[in-house]
Amino acid sequence: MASFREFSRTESWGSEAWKALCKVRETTPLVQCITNFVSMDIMANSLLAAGASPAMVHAIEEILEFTSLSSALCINIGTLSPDWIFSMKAAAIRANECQKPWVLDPVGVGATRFRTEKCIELINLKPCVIRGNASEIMAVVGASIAPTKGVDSTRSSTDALEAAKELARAAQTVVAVSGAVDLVTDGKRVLGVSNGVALMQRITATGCAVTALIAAFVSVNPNRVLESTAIALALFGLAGELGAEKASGPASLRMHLIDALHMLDEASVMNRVRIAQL
Ligand SMILES: Nc1ncnc2c1ncn2[C@@H]1O[C@H](COP(=O)(O)OP(=O)(O)OP(=O)(O)O)[C@@H](O)[C@H]1O
Ligand SMILES: Cc1ncsc1CCO
Ligand SMILES: [Mg+2]
Repeated sequence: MASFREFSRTESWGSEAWKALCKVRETTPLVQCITNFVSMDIMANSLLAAGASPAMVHAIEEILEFTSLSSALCINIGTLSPDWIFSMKAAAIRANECQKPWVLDPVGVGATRFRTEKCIELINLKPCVIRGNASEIMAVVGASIAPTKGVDSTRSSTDALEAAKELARAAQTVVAVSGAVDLVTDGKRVLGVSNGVALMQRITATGCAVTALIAAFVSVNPNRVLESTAIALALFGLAGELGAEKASGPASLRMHLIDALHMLDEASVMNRVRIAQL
């Protein structure tokens, strides 16, 4: 893998990230989330803290109207059940018809046949971004030699880079693998994001929350899907770093991370966003 030489040259990424955050704050994109029961609270609060507007809407009767109104859609299969699949697919199709970006979080894919099958069916509906942990991304492409045990990763993001590229090319989408260094690829280019703290893995659904932020950031810059995905990961990671300065464990980190996301200012974004083209 290429070196992380550009991590020190943060200026242009910092300024693009700050502009993107200002755009989210100014335009408050409405992000429809069809997500798991565990993540609903942290996802909605993370979207609000970043300046977006969350709505957890999943009844099939509401999809046609609501997805048309939304700026972006986030679909997460964490607590999958057969009746929700209809809503997920209908919303994905509606988002495509309305040219709204939709992103997929393949939580726990590979753990059971049902989950894997439904996840592949959703990928066939063309999400513009798929964000998962390393085990999940490897399971999607069937490349896993250490199958997904549950919702947490057993692999590092760098283990999953080749799988991520393969998936990005096959599904013609952007794939993000979260981890110590988040990797974002469209199958050709690879961006690395080195913001974040390891303790974020000890708070449930931080990955789910950042996937929803990706939806918000892509919606305000739809022609820069790869870059917007990296920026959302960097800002969430930076909020984790700032929050960790005040936290004493996972529960207080959750609170301080959300506060830090709300308080992000130009100086910290300009100086501390760490994105590099690898
Ligand atoms: N070792 C690490 N160091 C720094 N940041 C990390 C590390 N591991 C994960 N993160 C960050 O934590 C967040 C969640 O990533 P993670 O890979 O844990 O997602 P996930 O497994 O899908 O989580 P969940 O399913 O609980 O939502 C991301 O913003 C990621 O960048
Ligand atoms: C713990 C858990 N179980 C299903 S979804 C979820 C949230 C983290 O992915
Ligand atoms: Mg996850």
